[in-house]
Parts: sequence; C-alpha cells; structure tokens
Amino acid sequence: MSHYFAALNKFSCNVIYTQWKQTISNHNSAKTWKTFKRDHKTTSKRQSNQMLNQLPLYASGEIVRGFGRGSKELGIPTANFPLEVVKSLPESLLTGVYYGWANVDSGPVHKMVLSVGWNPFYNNTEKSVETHMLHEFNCDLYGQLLKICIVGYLRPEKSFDSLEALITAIKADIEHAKAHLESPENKKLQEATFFAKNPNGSECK
Ligand SMILES: Cc1cc2nc3c(=O)[nH]c(=O)nc-3n(C[C@H](O)[C@H](O)[C@H](O)COP(=O)(O)O)c2cc1C
Ligand SMILES: Nc1ncnc2c1ncn2[C@@H]1O[C@H](COP(=O)(O)OP(=O)(O)O)[C@@H](O)[C@H]1O
Repeated sequence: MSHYFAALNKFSCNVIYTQWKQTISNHNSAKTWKTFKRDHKTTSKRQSNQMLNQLPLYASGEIVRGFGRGSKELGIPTANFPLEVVKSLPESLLTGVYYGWANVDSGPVHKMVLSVGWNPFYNNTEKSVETHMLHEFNCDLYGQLLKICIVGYLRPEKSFDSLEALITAIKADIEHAKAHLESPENKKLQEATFFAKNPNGSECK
C-alpha cells in the first residue's frame, strides 16, 4: 500500500489520507489510487478527519415519506428523516454511504446502512438522510421514532449507468456493513443506552 502514499506526496493533492486509508481497510480491496482521487476530489484532509473523529454519531426523528422509490424501484426500502433532522446534523458529516445501528420506537436494534446526500442517480434537489435496516418488517414504519447510531463510513454517493448498477452497489454496501458491525468494538454500540430498548417493544403496532 505504501506506493499509494508515495504517489500522494509526490503530486501534493488535496485529498484525504485517513478516509482513503479507512476505505481501503474497510473493503480490503485493491481500490486504485486513480479511482479514489476521482471519488474524493473535493474533500480535504481536514474535512475527512473531522468527519471520522465525530463517529459514532447519534440522531433521531420521525420517519416520513420520501419518493417511494426504495421499495418499488430498488427493492430496498429506506426510512427517511424529516428536513429539520437532516439540517440539524453537523455539516462536517460528509455526504456518502455509512453503516451503523438503528431502532424504531424502542424496539430491537438492527444493523443498518445509511445514505446521506442528494442521491446523484436521481438528482434530488433536497438533501436526504435515509436508513435501510437489515431486517424484514411486516408493516410500514411511518410516523414512528427512528434512532440511529452512525458507526462508520463506506463510500461517497455516486451516479450510476443503470438502476441495476445502483442496486448492486447498495447490496455490496449491505454486505460490508454486516461484516464491519460484527467487530467487538462496533457490536458494543448496539447496546448503547441511547436506544432505550423496551423488552416488550415492537415496531409493528
Ligand atoms: C446503502 C445505500 C447506498 C446508496 N447509495 C446511493 C448512491 O451511491 N447514489 C444514489 O444516487 N443514491 C444512493 N442511495 C439512495 C437511493 O437512491 C435512495 O434510497 C432511493 O432513491 C430511495 O429513495 P426514497 O426513500 O426517497 O424513495 C443509497 C441508499 C442506500 C440505502
Ligand atoms: N428494512 C426497512 N428499512 C427501512 N424502512 C423500511 C424497512 N422495511 C419497511 N420499511 C418501510 O418502508 C418505508 C420506505 O420505503 P420507500 O419505498 O423507500 O418509501 P419512502 O420513499 O416513502 O421512504 C419506510 O419508511 C418504512 O416505513
């Protein structure tokens, strides 16, 4: 991996060492320097460090309606936060895809993947924060209280050439999230008092 850092120093690019290092170690993949630089060209090292240092980050809010594409087009439903909650998150939380833990109305805490941003594939005009929990619910969750703990960063948001490519990328995010959340350090956060679990709590009323 050291040759990547050699390249970084040589060209003195304004890029993010830490985020790149984390991406590389998270995915354990041979992501090329060229690809990384393309994805992160507007993010500075300072911004990246700020973002990573604030994790885990907690947020909560009512689940509201989005465009209804998650279930119908992607087969991956995402619970959306209202705009006030989106705006209340620190600006240093960069747009992109994250993983973490989530619960609904003090129910069980599930693994989740999270998208923060403008969904470039759809060119949304409003920023959204959308959580897909890795759990099958037999009901909808609109109006209920969603609590999330953002644990780690996976990748930047991207546009894709096709819907299938977007779905494939999200499915890969889910697999990475599952693996990262199994680490003892990350698993501990499932028990955070923030989630205020109710042993008799159920998400489906
Ligand atoms: C893990 C994850 C990764 C995502 N990555 C992207 C992405 O790279 N680009 C994009 O345009 N949208 C991305 N999205 C957002 C989806 O496009 C969005 O959830 C979908 O359009 C449903 O939106 P809706 O809830 O408003 O219906 C991602 C969503 C999730 C859950
Ligand atoms: N595993 C899940 N994760 C998140 N939301 C889910 C899940 N299963 C069902 N839902 C429900 O589906 C809704 C999201 O579906 P989606 O088609 O993306 O609609 P919307 O665009 O209104 O958010 C959530 O608000 C929630 O009520």
